[in-house]
Parts: sequence; C-alpha cells; structure tokens
Amino acid sequence: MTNDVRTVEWTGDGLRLLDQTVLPGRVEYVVVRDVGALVDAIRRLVVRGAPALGVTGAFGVAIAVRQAAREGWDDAGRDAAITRVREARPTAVNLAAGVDRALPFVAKGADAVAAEAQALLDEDVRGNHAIGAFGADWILRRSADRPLRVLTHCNAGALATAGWGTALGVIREMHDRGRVEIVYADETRPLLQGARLTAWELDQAGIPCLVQADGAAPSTILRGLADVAVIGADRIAANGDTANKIGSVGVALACHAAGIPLVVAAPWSTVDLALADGGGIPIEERPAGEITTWGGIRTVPDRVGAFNPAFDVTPARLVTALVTETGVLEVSAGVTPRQRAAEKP
Ligand SMILES: CSC[C@H]1O[C@H](OP(=O)(O)O)[C@H](O)[C@@H]1O
Repeated sequence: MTNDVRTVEWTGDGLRLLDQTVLPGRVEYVVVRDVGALVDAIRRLVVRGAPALGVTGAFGVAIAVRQAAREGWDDAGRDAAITRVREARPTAVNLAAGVDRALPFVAKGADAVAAEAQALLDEDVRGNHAIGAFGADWILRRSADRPLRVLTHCNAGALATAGWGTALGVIREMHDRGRVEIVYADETRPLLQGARLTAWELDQAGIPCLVQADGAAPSTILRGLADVAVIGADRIAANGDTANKIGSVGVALACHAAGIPLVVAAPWSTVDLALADGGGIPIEERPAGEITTWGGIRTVPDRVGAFNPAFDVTPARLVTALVTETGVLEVSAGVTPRQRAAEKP
C-alpha cells in the first residue's frame, strides 16, 4: 500500500495530506485550503520529512495565491503568508527550497504554481527510485552474498517523501533483490516516526522488521547484529556534515566504532551548498511537552523541564556514503557535495 500511498496530493484548490499523526492506527486524510491550516499541519507533523516538506512548500505557494485572491489580500499580504509556509520548520532545507522553486510562477497564477509543484513531486518520486537503485548497488557490492541486516532511524520512507522513500527506498530495492534479512527500526522518540511510520511502511511492503528502543541501536551495531545502517537527511552541508533526526549521530558513532557503513540516502534538494559545514544548520527545538508527556500523562516531575532538539548533525567523517539520485559520494573518504556540486539537478 505504501508503495503508492500519496503523502501529498493536490486537489485542484487545496492539498490532501495523509495525516501521519494518527498512523499506524488510522489511515486518514486532511485537506487544507488556507495557509494557517497548512502551517499548523507542517508544525504538528501531519506532513513531515524533508522531501515531502519540499513538495508541500511548493503547493503551499499555490494555496497562498488562491487564498489571497479569495480574501482580497494585496501582494504584501500574500508574500507574508508564503513566508509563513517557508519558515514553518527550520531544519529541512527542502521546505524553503520548495517554496523558492514555486515563487517565479506566482505571477502566472495558482494553477501555474501548482503545475510546478507537481513537477517537483514527480521528480522526487523518480529521484527516490534512482536513490534506491544506487544505494542497493553500493551496499550489495560491498557485502557478503547473503541477505543483510539493516538498521534505520526515524522514517525516511514514502511517508517522508513524494513516494517510495529515500532510506526506505534503498531498503525496498534491496528487499526486491532478495537481500534483506531483517530491518531494525529505531522507534525514534519522542514522536515515534520509526515505530509508527517506518514499521508500518515495512509491514505493508512485507519487509521483515523489528522495532527497537533508540538506546538499543549502538548496542545492536556493536554486537554485530547489523551489517549496515541506512538513514535519511534533512539538510546536508557542502562538506557532507548531515542533519537528521535526533539520535542519528549515535548510530553514526556506533557504525564507525563497529566498522560498518553508515549510508545517508537523500536527494540533491536536501544538500545546502550555501553552508560550508554543519555548524550553520538550524536545529529545530520542539515543545517540551513532546518529552514530558506520554499519551496525555505527564512522565516528568512538574518542576522539571525538557530539552527537545529534533535533529542532530553527523560529521562528514562518519558518513561512509551519501546516496543521491545521481550517484554515490563516499564522503568519509573525502568526496564531498561541494566537489560533486555540478551533479546537483
Ligand atoms: C526523507 S527525509 C526524512 C527525515 O525527516 C525526518 O524528520 P521529521 O520526521 O521531523 O520531519 C527525519 O529526520 C528523517 O530522517
């Protein structure tokens, strides 16, 4: 089902979003037709994942253009609404890039903007299949000739993209080639993108999966229970430093210590060549309540606060391979996005 689930779909006058906050228990969609509802959906992670946010941002410009016409906004009001979409979440560069890609079409009207957003959506799906093939080729060329044990963190699947997925796109391709024994999916606190979303996608696709506590990941790796880790990304700097869901750097450190590859799967739209290194990547800090409550019950003493960074940055020296839609960069061996920038579509 998730091979063709549509995370984001344009209805002609709004955006139909698969509501990821209620998965895996319920498959429900919401349709947003105004900027306020769209920004809320982005911030609540109804729609989430860097490439999916890029597509959503582009369609968000079409929503702003339609709402401006409907409500009689002037250009300044329309542009302010577009900025609200662009800035709804800070870390995934794709969101701003998706908005920026749609901006030149504003003068031609909402339909032209939506057509460009649809082109971005279609490119993302094609790119994810290419990432899957390049990533599976690279991993299988370097591995024993048997099904492999793969570890992944958070959700970088069809639900985080326009379809097929990036990290899960690699895993789907490996599975299609008969080369996945098991996938260890980190549950990924606090919002459980791994337990709720990755496990759902893999279950739907018939790919064997075990959910584990985030804290188990380094031990699983150091005990030799995983052959490779494959994760997504939200923003990659020119030197290959990579921002991804909080907990990713622990996976990377364990991979390095255990001598197994850490593979980052991401389209070039996630690469921010304007950033020399990861020091400039904005890290989203989310509400403390995501940490201090569980199912509506407070799990932390009333007087105690919480620290809730949603992302961390893995140094380039720990990124064995960055798999893009144009090929594989062996980053820790010194091949950086800056060096291969000419490949960026
Ligand atoms: C294919 S990008 C997926 C990427 O986005 C996730 O963040 P969030 O769920 O907060 O949008 C996570 O970092 C994934 O690796």
